[in-house]
Amino acid sequence: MWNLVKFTAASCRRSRWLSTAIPGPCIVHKRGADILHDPWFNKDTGFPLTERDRLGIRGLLPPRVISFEQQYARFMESYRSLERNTHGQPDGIVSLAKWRILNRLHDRNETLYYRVLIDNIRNFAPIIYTPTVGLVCQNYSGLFRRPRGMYFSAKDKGEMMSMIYNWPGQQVDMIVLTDGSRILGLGDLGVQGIGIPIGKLDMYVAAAGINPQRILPVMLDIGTNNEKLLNDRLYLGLRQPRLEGEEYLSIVDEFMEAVHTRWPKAIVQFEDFQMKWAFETLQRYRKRFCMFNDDIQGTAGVALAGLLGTVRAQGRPLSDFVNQKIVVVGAGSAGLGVLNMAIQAVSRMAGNNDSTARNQFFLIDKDGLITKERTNIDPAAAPFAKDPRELEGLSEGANLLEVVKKVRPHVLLGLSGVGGIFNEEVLKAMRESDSSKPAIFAMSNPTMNAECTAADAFKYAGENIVFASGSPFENVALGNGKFGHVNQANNMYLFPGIGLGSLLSGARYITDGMLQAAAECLASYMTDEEVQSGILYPSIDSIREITAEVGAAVLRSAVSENLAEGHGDVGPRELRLMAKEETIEYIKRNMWFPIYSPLVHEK
Ligand SMILES: NC(=O)C1=CN([C@@H]2O[C@H](COP(=O)(O)OP(=O)(O)OC[C@H]3O[C@@H](n4cnc5c(N)ncnc54)[C@H](O)[C@@H]3O)[C@@H](O)[C@H]2O)C=CC1
Ligand SMILES: CC(=O)C(=O)O
Ligand SMILES: [Mg+2]
Repeated sequence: MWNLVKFTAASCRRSRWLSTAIPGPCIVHKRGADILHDPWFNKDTGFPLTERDRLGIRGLLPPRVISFEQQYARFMESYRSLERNTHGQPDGIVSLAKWRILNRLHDRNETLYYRVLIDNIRNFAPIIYTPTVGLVCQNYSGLFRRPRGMYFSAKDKGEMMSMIYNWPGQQVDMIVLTDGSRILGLGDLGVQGIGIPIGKLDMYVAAAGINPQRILPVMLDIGTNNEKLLNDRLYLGLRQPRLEGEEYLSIVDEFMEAVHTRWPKAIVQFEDFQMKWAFETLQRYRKRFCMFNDDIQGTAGVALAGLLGTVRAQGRPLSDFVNQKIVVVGAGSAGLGVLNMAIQAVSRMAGNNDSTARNQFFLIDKDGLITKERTNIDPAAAPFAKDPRELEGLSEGANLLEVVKKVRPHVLLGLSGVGGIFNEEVLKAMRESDSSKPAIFAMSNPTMNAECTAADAFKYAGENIVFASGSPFENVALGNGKFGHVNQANNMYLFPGIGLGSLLSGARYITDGMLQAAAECLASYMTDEEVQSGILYPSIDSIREITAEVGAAVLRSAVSENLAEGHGDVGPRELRLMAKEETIEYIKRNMWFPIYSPLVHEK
């Protein structure tokens, strides 16, 4: 857990006010109730008397001053009491109630909100991130109280350059952008998908220490093809079908130009775009702006780290990765991203070309095994299609069970969005795997879309497996006091570090080399003992630690590729001269940490 022991008050204060200090007797330019209504400055009952006097809020609060620690304890007590009072109610109701109490705090007092989030990340990540964020998006129109982030719609064409200046923050470092077309495994949720950029950016603050004043969640509302939403009177987005083709791209182009005109160094993370636009926009912008696609690139790195971990878990050298047979279920943006990166890793290790490296991978989509005989094959999936002449006993469209039985894979990895598709028969077939420790990755989100539950995986595939899921599950009791470890294979282990490392290096754009460095850093983070007991990823409690390391790896890679232009007072030359440990220290020093800071200068 990260607490004050790791951040001195002085360093916290520095980072807290870096962008906001205004010279003069008061640090903040607002006065009176405006301060109480600004969640960034608000301290609720925590304002000391001098600040109440000098900021014109004396009398606007009850007289007693409550310390930050007391406020923290009071919030946690309310949270626990909510847990007690909702005990036994349906999961969805409990989760939404928890989300509401956190969201109310977020709306009111950001310092306290981010502090409870950071200190309790294990308990709160499942509320502000997957799985509950999915439910929040599904119910967004009903839950909507106050706007957060920015909304650019197809109706705003021609206006975006001026709209971007409506954002009140002076500086924006990190943007998460979605068009709502593929929200987790829940499909097209239109404007309601804004919950995802908000949740991802909360993870940026918690894990990477990005200053919350410098984040911007963005929804590009280009319509929706979700009939239910189109017919819903209370739907808050454009009630029109999605724009396509050049019309669509011209909206995204306009947004990207507007953002980078106002904040040339802002990093844009594309999130939860349907596959065709995910690939197209990545191709279109990756050499022009500092951007990446989290579902394609972040997920790939996390999956690759997990795949390398499974090799180590079998007690085999990493070089044995080239011999592992891997079945990927789901040929969308995430599945194809994983395949691309894993195949590049095999090529590098084996010193052969990509086409030889592809031999050990099998790709399945909704129509079964993808082979070269597939008509209307998606061009993005085509390079991974199997040659039927090289398949014994399997043909085009073979179903998942047939493939698992025939291939006896070392790893079964799901990114299909289809809950329960790794059913009892499929999991039992994994008992015949050629691996001494087969791995099952049910990576789809949210929980109900996971390809299988953790309990089913250990029950049917055997206790000897390595298991990972995209959304969290409890460890599984196996009897005799033993537990099956549940890993969370989620891109949250990488995207914060990719964003932070890119930001602090001042990288011109984000290269494959930087992403590979991030994945390698995560892959080598765990010890052999941990990996051999089935623990492939660090505990979420240490997500700031791992993010600092990943960020440093990304930064150093940007430096080595001559892409680092520096950040703030730290120029490219200083970055180049930093040793590895110094880079990690530099990253940590720049992480924002929530603590109340004085709003007036001492007289
Ligand atoms: N754990 C993590 O970090 C991440 C998880 N995901 C999850 O992965 C899932 C897929 O995401 P995308 O690839 O972007 O979606 P997508 O919509 O681009 O792709 C889905 C793929 O699954 C295939 N599919 C559908 N039904 C199937 C079936 N019955 N059997 C086999 N394949 C089937 C489709 O043909 C398609 O190829 C989502 O649930 C998402 O939440 C995505 C990114 C990161
Ligand atoms: C985790 C994530 O990015 C997804 O499920 O789409
Ligand atoms: Mg995503």
